[in-house]
Amino acid sequence: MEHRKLYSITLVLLLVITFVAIFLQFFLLERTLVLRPGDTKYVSAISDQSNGGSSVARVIEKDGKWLLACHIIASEYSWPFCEISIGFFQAPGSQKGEGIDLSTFSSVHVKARYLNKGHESLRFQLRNFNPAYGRLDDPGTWKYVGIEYWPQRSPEGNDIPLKSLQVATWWIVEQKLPIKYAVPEFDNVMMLELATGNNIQPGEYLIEVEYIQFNGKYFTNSQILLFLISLWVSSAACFLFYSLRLSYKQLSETEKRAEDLRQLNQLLNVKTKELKNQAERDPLTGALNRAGIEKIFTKELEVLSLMFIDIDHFKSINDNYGHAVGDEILKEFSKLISQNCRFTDFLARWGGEEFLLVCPNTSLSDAYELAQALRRLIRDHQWTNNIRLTSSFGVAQLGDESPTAFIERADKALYDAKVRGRDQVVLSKSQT
Ligand SMILES: Nc1nc2c(ncn2[C@@H]2O[C@H](COP(=O)(O)OP(=O)(O)OP(=O)(O)O)[C@@H](O)[C@H]2O)c(=O)[nH]1
Repeated sequence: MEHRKLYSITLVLLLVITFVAIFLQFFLLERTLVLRPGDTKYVSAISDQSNGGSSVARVIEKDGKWLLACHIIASEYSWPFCEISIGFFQAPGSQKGEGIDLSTFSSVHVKARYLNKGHESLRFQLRNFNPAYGRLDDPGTWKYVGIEYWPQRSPEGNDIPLKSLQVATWWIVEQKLPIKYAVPEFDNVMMLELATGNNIQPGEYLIEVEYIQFNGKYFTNSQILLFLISLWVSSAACFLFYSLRLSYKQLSETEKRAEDLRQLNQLLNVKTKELKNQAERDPLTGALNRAGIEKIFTKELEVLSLMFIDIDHFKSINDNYGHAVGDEILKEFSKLISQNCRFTDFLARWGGEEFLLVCPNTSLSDAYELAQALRRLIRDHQWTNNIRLTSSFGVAQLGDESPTAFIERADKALYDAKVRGRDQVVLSKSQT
């Protein structure tokens, strides 16, 4: 898929997920936990007798409500109380110190009241167990997180925000806990307690509890935020990684294409050279052709000699041995001369069995010596089919003349060599 398209789709998807998550969190993912007679087990009545007091508490279910009958009796224990307790840790599967997680709830609605009194307070408290400082077998070490309130003021029940609950100071003092543990915790609530208030006076009390309802979300706002941040960050990381990989791939492809072009260019250069070479060379012998040799004369050379070389009676070789043998002789002839002159000399096939050897920086006498040497070499060479071969030379040195006139002069000398009986070197009179 195209990079930009993928980017756009990912962005749209992320935005959709973000909006959906926020919408669900604030409008739909509501969660409640209702504790009421009939549905809720492990309900019991507790009094200060467990702490050495004398008060008596008893709980019964009546008309779909809990009724806590409480007789507060003054005793040596300074803080007499009765309470209705709902245990979460007794539930099947919760035997290992596991209570319930109420941390995603934001408030609790408590519908409870005194039936026979009008001005007494109630204490709502949650008991959270944390193995970092508490002991499972000692409920006294389970954190007291609660609030005291006056139920009569709201006949329809009281909404208590969980953030208004506080850890009991006396409990922190008793446990001698580090400050970091002095904050409310609701992630492992072992018990819920609804108890008489701190200043309860001796007497008979009847407390009615209709229901206790926790309200909240399936997820906390922080969890949703963390989820969304993780989603965006991981998507950005994936996209970055993908982009880098793509760039690397494109770079490799570009480099490969550049390398291909370089090689193609090299090949073209070679081919161009080959073609240029072919244009300036005779295909049979490999010697320069006329176009190739003409370039030599464009260079500024002070001393330049040349010799016209012509195989004697070449026609008879063709006639006697055939054209193919004639070709072989021409190739061999060209090779023999090339191998026995200087590498700075230029050999050209002027036409037919006629060759031109251009010798830069060579005096007429040196050119003459060379011509004689080549003539003898040709005469003494072992040619194919034991053919006897001789050649004639016309040698000239460049004077104050045009290249055409210079070549014509050498040609004339060659003509003279032929006329004089062949197999010889004739010098052209110098042109000054
Ligand atoms: N095999 C072959 N023969 C060629 C080629 N080019 C020219 N010839 C032949 O070379 C011969 C040249 O003959 P002439 O010009 O009469 O000269 P010649 O026989 O060498 O006699 P002189 O030069 O007077 O000694 C002709 O028969 C051409 O056909 C070639 O490329 N291959």
